[in-house]
Amino acid sequence: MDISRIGVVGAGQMGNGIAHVMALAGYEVRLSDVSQDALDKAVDLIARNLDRQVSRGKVSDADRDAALARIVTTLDMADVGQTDLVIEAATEQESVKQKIFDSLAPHLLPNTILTSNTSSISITRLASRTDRPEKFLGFHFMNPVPLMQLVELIRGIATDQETYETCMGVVERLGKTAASAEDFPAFIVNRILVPMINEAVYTLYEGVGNVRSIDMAMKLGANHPMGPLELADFIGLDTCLAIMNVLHDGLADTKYRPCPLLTKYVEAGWLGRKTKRGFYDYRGEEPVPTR
Ligand SMILES: CC(=O)CC(=O)SCCNC(=O)CCNC(=O)[C@H](O)C(C)(C)COP(=O)(O)OP(=O)(O)OC[C@H]1O[C@@H](n2cnc3c(N)ncnc32)[C@H](O)[C@@H]1OP(=O)(O)O
Ligand SMILES: NC(=O)C1=CN([C@@H]2O[C@H](COP(=O)(O)OP(=O)(O)OC[C@H]3O[C@@H](n4cnc5c(N)ncnc54)[C@H](OP(=O)(O)O)[C@@H]3O)[C@@H](O)[C@H]2O)C=CC1
Repeated sequence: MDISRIGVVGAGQMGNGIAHVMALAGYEVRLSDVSQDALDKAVDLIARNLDRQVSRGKVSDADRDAALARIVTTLDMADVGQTDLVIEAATEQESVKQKIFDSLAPHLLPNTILTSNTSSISITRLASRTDRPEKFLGFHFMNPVPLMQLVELIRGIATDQETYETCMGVVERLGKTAASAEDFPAFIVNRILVPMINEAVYTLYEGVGNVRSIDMAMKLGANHPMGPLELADFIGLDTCLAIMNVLHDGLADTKYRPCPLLTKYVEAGWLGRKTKRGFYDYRGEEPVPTR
C-alpha cells in the first residue's frame, strides 16, 4: 500500500521528532495534540532542530523549508483520521491511547493503518479495541528520533503481513533500520534498557553512589553515551515509571519492581528535562544533581 499522508497524535518530544523525520522524507504530516499551544511549540522545536541540521550541513535550506511546509497542525481528529497511516505518540497511559483510537474511529479511511509509538503497552490489546486489529502495528521510534537509527516494529497477534511490510517500507524510506519484536511487555529495547535505569535508581536510593558518580561510572566504565540517570531524565521519569509498571504487571516478577525513589520523583512532578527537574535540576546554566 502507498503511504503519502501521515497523521501523528501527540506533539511531545517523540511526536515532534516523528513529524520532523517524516516530513524530511517527503511525507505529508498532520500533527495533532490537545492544545494549539502545544502544537505551536512543537513546530518551533522542529524548525530549530532542522536549523541545527542545516548549520551542520546535514540538510539543505530548500529541504528544510520543504519539510516545514509539509507539516500542518490540527486539533480536529477528522484531519488525522483521513490519512494513510496514523502514528499515536501521546502520553504512555493505556487509557489515553485508547481514547485517542476511539475518537479516531469514525474518521478513518477503510485502509488507514493504525500504529502506536508506545514504549511498553500491549499492541494486541490496543489493537483489539479498534475496528481493524489486522491493520494495527507497534511503530516504536527511539529518542531523539532524528538521530537514532532504530525503529522497533511490533506485530500484534492479528497484524497482517501487508501492514507490517507497508510500515517496513516507511522505515526504509526514512533511512532507518527496523528490528522486529514480539508483542510482550516493553518489547526488546525497553525490556533491557529500562530495568537497567531502574537499577541505577536503586543504586542511588541505597546510597551506593550519588547522581554524578553513577552517571560517570556508566559513561566512563561502560562507554554509554549518557549516564542512566541523565538518560532517565531525557526519556521522562513518568515514561520510565510507566514502563516499569507494565513490566511488573505484565511479567509478574518482583525483579521489575519500580524503585520507590523513581515513584517519588514522579509524584513530585519532577519528570526530568521536560519539567526542568528530575535527577538533575535544569533551571540554571548547567544541570545540577538533585541528590
Ligand atoms: C524510552 C523508549 O521507549 C525508547 C528510547 O528511546 S530509549 C532512549 C534511547 N536513546 C538513547 O539511549 C540516547 C543516548 N544518548 C546518545 O546517544 C547521545 O547522547 C545523543 C545522540 C542523544 C546526543 O549525542 P551528543 O553527541 O552528546 O549530542 P550533540 O553533540 O548535541 O549532537 C550530536 C548531533 O546530533 C544533532 N542533534 C542533536 N539533537 C538533535 C535533534 N533533536 N534533531 C536533530 N539533530 C539533533 C546535533 O546537531 C549534532 O549533529 P552533528 O553530529 O552533525 O554535530
Ligand atoms: N520519551 C522517550 O524517550 C520515548 C517515548 N516513547 C513513547 O512515545 C509516547 C510519547 O512520549 P513522549 O513524547 O516522551 O511524551 P511527552 O510527555 O513529551 O508528550 C506526550 C504528548 O502527548 C500529549 N497528549 C496527552 N494526551 C493527549 C491526547 N488525548 N491527545 C493528543 N495528545 C495528547 C501531551 O500533551 P500534554 O502535555 O498537554 O498532556 C504531550 O504533548 C509514549 O507512548 C512514550 O512511551 C517512545 C520512545 C521513546
